[in-house]
Amino acid sequence: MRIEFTKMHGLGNDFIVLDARERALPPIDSAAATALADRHTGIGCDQLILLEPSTEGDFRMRIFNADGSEVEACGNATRAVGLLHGRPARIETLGGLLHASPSDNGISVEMGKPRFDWDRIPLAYAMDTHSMPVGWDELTDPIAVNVGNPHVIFFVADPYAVDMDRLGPLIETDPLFPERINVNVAAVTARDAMTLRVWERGAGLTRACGTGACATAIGAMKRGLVDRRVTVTLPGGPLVIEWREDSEIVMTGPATESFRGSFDPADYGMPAGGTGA
Ligand SMILES: N[C@H](CCC[C@H](N)C(=O)O)C(=O)O
Repeated sequence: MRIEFTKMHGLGNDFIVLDARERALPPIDSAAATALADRHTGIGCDQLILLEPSTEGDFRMRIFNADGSEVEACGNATRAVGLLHGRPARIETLGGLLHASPSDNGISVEMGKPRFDWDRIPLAYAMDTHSMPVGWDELTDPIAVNVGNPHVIFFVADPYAVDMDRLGPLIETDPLFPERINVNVAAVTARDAMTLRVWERGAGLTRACGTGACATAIGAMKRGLVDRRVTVTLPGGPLVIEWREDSEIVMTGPATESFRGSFDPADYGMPAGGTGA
């Protein structure tokens, strides 16, 4: 039995979407996710997205990073599955129930409310997450925000001058972050504009990170650097982030279906039959 997939991306953050809402799939585990994500042997993606039936919402979205880790949130993928659904959707995730809906500028997603307490990021010990007394070389004085998944944000003059290939993994795996961390380096260019690069937990440097854009925008708003609606421009393009008065984060941006295909699960170490994991 071959398994069908849809290749999608959000500003170049690319995904393989497997749809088990109507028909069970063989168990998807971290090994299968890693094999499918491998750009050398597989179809290649940053995250594997698995859609399943849900009792809480219209469907459940599970997110596996390229290293196989299953995580709580993925902003770009949430817009992608919102596009696939074609109408407003209530999406159950490990990070909470999200609402995605088509809008004039792509797909808008209510990403939930940010969390700032050290044990909600989480950090390994108590610390002021608003201005953290820690640093890695030129990256100092970060702010930490959880938007369903954990992010640390550094404000710098030029994000493209930062050696993310060296500092990204160093910070991602620092013992200060017991669940690891997504690493954001951003520059504020106006009261309503920022540029951002993200080293993603479990995926590395990506062309865009929706939750990174949300966390970075909120961090800048908390520090009074930008207004409550800001355009965050990543290497793959812009996202508009608004922090509503009710504390809900709203992210709006494009989502794209690239192509559809199928693969033989045996090629990826997956059993042929069985039900979803
Ligand atoms: N690497 C992230 C998950 C994917 C986030 C990113 N692709 C997005 O669009 O939000 C994590 O481990 O929390």
